[in-house]
Amino acid sequence: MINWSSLSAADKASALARPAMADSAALRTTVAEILTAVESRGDEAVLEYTRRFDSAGLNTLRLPVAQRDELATRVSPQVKSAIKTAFSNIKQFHDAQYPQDIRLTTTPGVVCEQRFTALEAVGLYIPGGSAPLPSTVMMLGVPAMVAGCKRKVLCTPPNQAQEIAPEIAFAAQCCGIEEIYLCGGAQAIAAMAFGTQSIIKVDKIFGPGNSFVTEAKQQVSQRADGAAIDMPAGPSEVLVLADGNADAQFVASDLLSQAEHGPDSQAILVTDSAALINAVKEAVTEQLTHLSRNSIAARAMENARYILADSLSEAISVSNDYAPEHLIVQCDNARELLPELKHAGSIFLGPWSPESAGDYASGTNHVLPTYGYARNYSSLGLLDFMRRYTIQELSADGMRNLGPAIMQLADAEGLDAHKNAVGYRLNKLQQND
Ligand SMILES: NC(=O)c1ccc[n+]([C@@H]2O[C@H](COP(=O)([O-])OP(=O)(O)OC[C@H]3O[C@@H](n4cnc5c(N)ncnc54)[C@H](O)[C@@H]3O)[C@@H](O)[C@H]2O)c1
Ligand SMILES: N[C@H](CO)Cc1c[nH]c[nH+]1
Ligand SMILES: [Zn+2]
Repeated sequence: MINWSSLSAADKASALARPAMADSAALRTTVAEILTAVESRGDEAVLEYTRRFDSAGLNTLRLPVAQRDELATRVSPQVKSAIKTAFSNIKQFHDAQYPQDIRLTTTPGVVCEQRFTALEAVGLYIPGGSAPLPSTVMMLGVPAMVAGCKRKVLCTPPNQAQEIAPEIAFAAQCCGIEEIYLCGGAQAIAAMAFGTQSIIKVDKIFGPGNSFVTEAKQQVSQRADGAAIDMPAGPSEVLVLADGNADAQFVASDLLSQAEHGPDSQAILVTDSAALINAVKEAVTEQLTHLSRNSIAARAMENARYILADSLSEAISVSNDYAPEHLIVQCDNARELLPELKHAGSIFLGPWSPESAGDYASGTNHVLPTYGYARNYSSLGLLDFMRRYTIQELSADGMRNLGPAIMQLADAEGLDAHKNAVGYRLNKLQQND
């Protein structure tokens, strides 16, 4: 248990530090080598890396639509029904985000417009190393579908049978994703960013992944001939903000549900109740024994923090400093605290809102900024799959009304050609008047 008010500023910073990233210099080099290989040798390099890391016997990258559909038939009716429930909620929430165009007359005769258009080709990365994630297919596929993106390219690592999980195939079918490639890691990101013989380059790449995927996304986004990316994201994290009335079993299960993602996941409890911390620790120990991925979760819980604050407002400021990907608020008056909760990717209010709800089926998107980026990045939404652009149209009256101000400004900046572009028009209007 960490007694927050007794810590120095330096100790507070180290208590909230994220788990160390993999050796970043080595990681950068490994990923750069993979990107270069894919750029120069295309499919051949993608296949080579995929055979090495994921599926030894693979000899073709494309998963035909007929095979997607055959795999989808293997999903049980119960799981299909759950995927459909989640799909419907995620679609409703993203449909509601559809933006309104704007058309405004700023000065008589001067019309300004803002319009939205779907990105044409999007790359959807679905992690597959440690667990196949059909939920992530929906979190990326549904907004791409609602936005109206023409090409939806899905890349995911194949298993040893040179296939993907049937649940991923079914979720892809629900989202109308027909271009599926059997590759993962940095090689899949490179293929989508630069293009290969069989994978045509995309405009923007979305999705979570391990450190190789994340580093590859960063590198391709920094190149003019690469692709845009959704957001920088790292290992998953959760912070539970609780008061003394929180249910210790609920809190423990929320911490563990994030911990089971990977040994580098981070789980933090901040509360003003020492009794709750003790009860949660006991519940974590007990619940861990029943988890199928208990060794992964146990390793992540070695980095867990149990922070005791002097008051709820101190607890809130700890959460704001940390800027968690997920913030679960298990306090009596959870909703009333909202105005004070400044930085979080997604907020879960009250005892009946576990992170699992947002991870799978409530409708919100589970692709969220980690590593403190919740301070300056948003959770994934429909607008990330669109581009906004503006239009303007001046009538002759608009030119008469606004022209003199434009000429003054061009004069002030010493840009004669700009001034002339207005001056010639005003002269012509004067001749015609
Ligand atoms: N932030 C979010 O929204 C969110 C959502 C879901 C999952 N996640 C995270 O995504 C991650 C998924 O990771 P994963 O590993 O299970 O799957 P993954 O698909 O991201 O990575 C698997 C790939 O890693 C590559 N790889 C493995 N070892 C390598 C090596 N030594 N050198 C080069 N490449 C190598 C391989 O190409 C393999 O295909 C987890 O950390 C999870 O927490 C985050
Ligand atoms: N918690 C993950 C995002 O950090 C999303 C996820 C997928 N499946 C289960 N959970
Ligand atoms: Zn999760």
